[in-house]
Amino acid sequence: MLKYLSHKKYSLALIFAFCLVTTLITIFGTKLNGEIIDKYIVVGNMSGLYKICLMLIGMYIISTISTFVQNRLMINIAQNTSSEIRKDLFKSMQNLPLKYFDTNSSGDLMSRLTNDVDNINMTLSQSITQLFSGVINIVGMLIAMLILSPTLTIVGLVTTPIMFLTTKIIMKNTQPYFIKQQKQLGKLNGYIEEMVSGQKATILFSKEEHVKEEFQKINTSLTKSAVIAQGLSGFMGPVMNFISNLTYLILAICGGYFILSGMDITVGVVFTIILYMRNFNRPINEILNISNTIQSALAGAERVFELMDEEPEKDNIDSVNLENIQGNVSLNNVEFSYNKDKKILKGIDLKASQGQTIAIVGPTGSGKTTIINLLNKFYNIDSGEITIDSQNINSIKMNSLRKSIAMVLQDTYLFSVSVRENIRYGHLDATDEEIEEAAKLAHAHHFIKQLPDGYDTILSDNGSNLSHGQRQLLAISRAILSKSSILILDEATSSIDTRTEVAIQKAMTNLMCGKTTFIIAHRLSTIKNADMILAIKGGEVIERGTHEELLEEEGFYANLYNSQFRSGLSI
Ligand SMILES: Nc1ncnc2c1ncn2[C@@H]1O[C@H](COP(=O)(O)OP(=O)(O)OP(=O)(O)O)[C@@H](O)[C@H]1O
Repeated sequence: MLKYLSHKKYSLALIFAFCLVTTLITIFGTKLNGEIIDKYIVVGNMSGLYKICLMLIGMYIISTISTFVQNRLMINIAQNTSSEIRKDLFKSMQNLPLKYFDTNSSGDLMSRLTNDVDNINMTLSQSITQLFSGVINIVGMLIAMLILSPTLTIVGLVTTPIMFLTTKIIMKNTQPYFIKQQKQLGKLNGYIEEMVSGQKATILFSKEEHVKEEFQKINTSLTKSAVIAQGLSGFMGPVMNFISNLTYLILAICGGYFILSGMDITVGVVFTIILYMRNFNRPINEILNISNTIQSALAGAERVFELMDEEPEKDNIDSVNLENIQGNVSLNNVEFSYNKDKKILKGIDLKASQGQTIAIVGPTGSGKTTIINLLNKFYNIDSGEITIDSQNINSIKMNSLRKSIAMVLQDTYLFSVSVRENIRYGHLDATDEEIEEAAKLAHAHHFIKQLPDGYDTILSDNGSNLSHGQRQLLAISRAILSKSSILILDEATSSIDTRTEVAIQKAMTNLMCGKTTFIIAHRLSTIKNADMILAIKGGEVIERGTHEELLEEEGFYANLYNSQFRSGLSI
């Protein structure tokens, strides 16, 4: 936080200077208030009284302007700082390895970016000026009181340690609840995010009541910790007020006693000391009060910086950019596990030469998608080696590696921008002509033209205003545009009507032309022509060969093929 604030050191110095002006005016103004009694009201000097009142009005106007400027500067600092934190946080999020998203809910991440940063912002804008002016006021008032009457000052300070002690006790008890409150808020956001994206499933399985109950559980838990945290901290204000009022009473009683017992103290001095004491206690109360806000912000800041400190996905120092990739891919004895306790891939060997088509088949959960994830270096392998054009992928820059691989997944992600911009995701520098050319090759041009605004039609969230097949054709257009030399097709032709499937098949043929292609398909008809088929089971290659070779083997693949043939599935 200090690093962020250090960028604003000149503005902070200016705020400090304005705080000083306001405080000096308060000290001097308070002194004048006391003098009004002793030198003007008691003596009956009315013309002097008018003059001094005018002077006070002038001072109060300057003080108001100075406070306004302080606040204005502080708002700028707070807004800019939180904007910088948001920027850095978003940047860190973009560089996080995929593994992080596997284990953290997206709602919680969003909560860190919004609620937690907002909390920091609010605290900065409210607390820093208060802290500055508070400290200056406390020191200033103390000096002014000591000069005016050391005896009364000591009397007034008797209650100060009680204030600190009470605050310490309250703070110690509230802090855990503030941390819990921020955590629960993140959890609630995570749940909302998950339920909004899974709304269809909720309705389909009539789980609305269950979802409401679950939500209410987290909501109640959040409310509980918030009520305790804020309830305890709300206790602080009245307690502090009580102690302050007690102080004024003690001062009035002792002051009166000192005057009556003939000490060199006037009514004006007692009055001024009480005013000074108010201005001394007020900032102490404020600082102690904002310590709650600061606590809540610190709890948020901890979550923000925890995310920022996450190890980003980094290129190795010696990694290079791959130019003109041919697309020769090989996996040598690759072992991999997502979690240490469960090996997912066991000694996978695979060789794909430029332009070849490799099909991967296997039962669900056998590790097909995992192999694809490793080619993209979404995860690091435990042992073995993956090479592209004989270069270990660990020594290829991530950007360069991923640019050379295009993917058409069953679940295509589309952004809520125009169709054109969605296709452009494949190659950001592509011209409009190149985009249309790619869409034509992908057999998507025809349906795009029929959309209300053609290529400029804005898609709703994740392309929900398009059919599944249309979304896939857009994904193929993207992949064609990317001009990558390696292609990954993940079950790309399932759950689509026959006409769309024919269009998609044609688009795929165009897409695959000259590229090294990896296909994961459950429908074996799509891979009959593959140069090599790998059958995977339990993370191991159990069979490999062409369609004909594997049928002859009469093993796992032949069984799978024949069972699909018998059930009439897409053969
Ligand atoms: N992010 C992850 N974290 C931990 N385990 C995972 C993760 N992704 C997949 N797994 C596990 O790895 C194994 C292989 O999963 P994978 O997705 O590669 O299977 P698949 O062969 O592609 O299955 P399907 O045909 O159903 O898509 C499964 O047991 C799965 O539970």
